[in-house]
Amino acid sequence: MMKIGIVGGTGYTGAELLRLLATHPEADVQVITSRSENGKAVSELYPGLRGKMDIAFTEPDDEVLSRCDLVFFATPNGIAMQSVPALLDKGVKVIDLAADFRLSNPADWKQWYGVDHACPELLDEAVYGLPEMNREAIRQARLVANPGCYPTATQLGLLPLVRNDLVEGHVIVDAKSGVSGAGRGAKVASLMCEVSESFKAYGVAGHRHLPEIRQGLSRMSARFNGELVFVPHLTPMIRGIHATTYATVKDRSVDVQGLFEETFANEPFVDVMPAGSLPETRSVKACNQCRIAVYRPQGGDTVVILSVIDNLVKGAAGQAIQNMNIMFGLDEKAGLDVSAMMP
Ligand SMILES: NC(=O)C1=CN([C@@H]2O[C@H](COP(=O)(O)OP(=O)(O)OC[C@H]3O[C@@H](n4cnc5c(N)ncnc54)[C@H](OP(=O)(O)O)[C@@H]3O)[C@@H](O)[C@H]2O)C=CC1
Ligand SMILES: CC(=O)N[C@@H](CCC(=O)OP(=O)(O)O)C(=O)O
Repeated sequence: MMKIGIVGGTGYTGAELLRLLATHPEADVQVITSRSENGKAVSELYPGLRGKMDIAFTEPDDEVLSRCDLVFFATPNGIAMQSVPALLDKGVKVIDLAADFRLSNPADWKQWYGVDHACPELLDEAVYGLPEMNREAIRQARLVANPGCYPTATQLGLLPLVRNDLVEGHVIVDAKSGVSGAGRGAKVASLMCEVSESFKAYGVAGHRHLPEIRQGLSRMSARFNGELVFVPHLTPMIRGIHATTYATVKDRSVDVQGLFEETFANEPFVDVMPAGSLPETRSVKACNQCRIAVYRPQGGDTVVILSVIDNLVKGAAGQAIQNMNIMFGLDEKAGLDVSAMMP
């Protein structure tokens, strides 16, 4: 069994890691940290895990964490980078669910996250944890930067077109997220009275996922140089992301449905739906799937891609476990072979 540590066990992504790891055949969660719930049994905070997770929250302590094989950071941005160099030195592998190691240019990190990076020397080594793009590098990695939720849905939707240099001009991403995307620590802005029966855009002038998506697209193809417009929206639902992406194709004769099906044919967690489908966020609720439908309305040169994920699963904890499985040579689906909840 692998010894697992989780820093940040009281947030939504930490809770989701616990839920999924509780039934993972190879993972033994030995350390779970929380400063606010230090000493409390996990099963007391999460009765759903009674009988399945028999440990208590402890204060974060790098010395204790260094006895693990793998540590997940499910903490706010800027926390993991304080501990990662010491953990790597002790031979511990790390998956960071936050953004600390996602952008390879430290100047981009400073611009979008507002502080200097604590260990810029590790940015080149960190592997961006989108398995559909980087599976072989993840296999060799000791440090994986788990992608953001919007970037996961967006990049998977664009991968077949960008990798094949089929996109011309700018790309528009119109994305909507459930409220859990803001984390459990979010205050007034995510209260039911503030979000229910309402719908709004945010981050229109520039959201921190913009440079992450742009970096990902340029890695799919060095020739991609189109302008990227990314507008996130907050929707009154708990989980889920729905990204609607518009791109212009250079060649109208391309069979986009066939191209998407072929690209993801062997991917366990990407489902290209039959032509004419309308993927719903509830079709991925609590599971690690990304479901995609692709259209070329009226046979024109605009391709419309609809991609849905659960922000807490394929957008965070599920993808992190998928990366863990790859890093440790396990069955990629271990602990993740669950279907969506209905309704
Ligand atoms: N929510 C989502 O859909 C997604 C989130 N992410 C990223 O995952 C990370 C976690 O998100 P989420 O679970 O929503 O966040 P939450 O705000 O819900 O939880 C944060 C967790 O981190 C702990 N924490 C906070 N500050 C520190 C600190 N200084 N040292 C150690 N632990 C700390 C908190 O516990 P305590 O204060 O008790 O120690 C808590 O358990 C974030 O970086 C987020 O951006 C990524 C993709 C999607
Ligand atoms: C609805 C909502 O607020 N979503 C979050 C993004 C989710 C997330 O946590 O992404 P990172 O891991 O990159 O921080 C936001 O827009 O800030």
